[in-house]
Amino acid sequence: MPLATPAPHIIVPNFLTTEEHASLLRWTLENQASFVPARVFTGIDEDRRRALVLPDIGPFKMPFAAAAAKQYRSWVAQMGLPPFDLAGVELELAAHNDGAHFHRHLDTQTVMGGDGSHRALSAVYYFHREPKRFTGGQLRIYPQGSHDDEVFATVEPMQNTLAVFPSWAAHQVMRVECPSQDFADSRFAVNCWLHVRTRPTTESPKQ
Ligand SMILES: O=C(O)CCC(=O)C(=O)O
Ligand SMILES: [Fe+2]
Repeated sequence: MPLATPAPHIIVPNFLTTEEHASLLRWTLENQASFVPARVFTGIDEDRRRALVLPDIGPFKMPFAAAAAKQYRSWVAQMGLPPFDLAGVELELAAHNDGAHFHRHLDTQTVMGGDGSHRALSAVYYFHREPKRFTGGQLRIYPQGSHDDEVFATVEPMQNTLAVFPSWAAHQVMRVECPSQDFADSRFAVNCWLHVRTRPTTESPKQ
């Protein structure tokens, strides 16, 4: 039997301009007080996921949603995945500080849209303050349908890069070490989930 290979994924370097990146970092640090503990489908469970999140990314919503809408067809093609029509973009800002991690999961499992759409692509934008004061926090992407932990691709959370993969791919965030425990030294990420429509937007006329 051929060895399983990790699910398709791509890395987009220099995703934001220097100015956009700097203003996102500044805005993130100014909004520290609004971050809340991350939840999984069962609620807060630090064995599965430990991170702080900010569900409303304020002034950055539009730039991220617009860039994703503009570029996603090319990402899909590069990964060799079937094309789809974008129904919307879900966004979240996450901060991983000392001890933070996210257990192996699928993004389709975490939330199914109640609006007739569901997550098709996951795109994670990494950023942090310089000098970098955390280690770890790699993203591991596993092969489709595999349950072992032996075969995976490793994505380093590199400054100003975007990692893109299908939301059905099993993945995991390795534990972060951040000795200062200072929020500003966290591994920051904007999670973008691109939704595909699963039912028509208009209801069929009632009989
Ligand atoms: O931060 C990452 O690398 C991935 C985060 C993730 O998997 C998620 O929030 O669903
Ligand atoms: Fe995820």
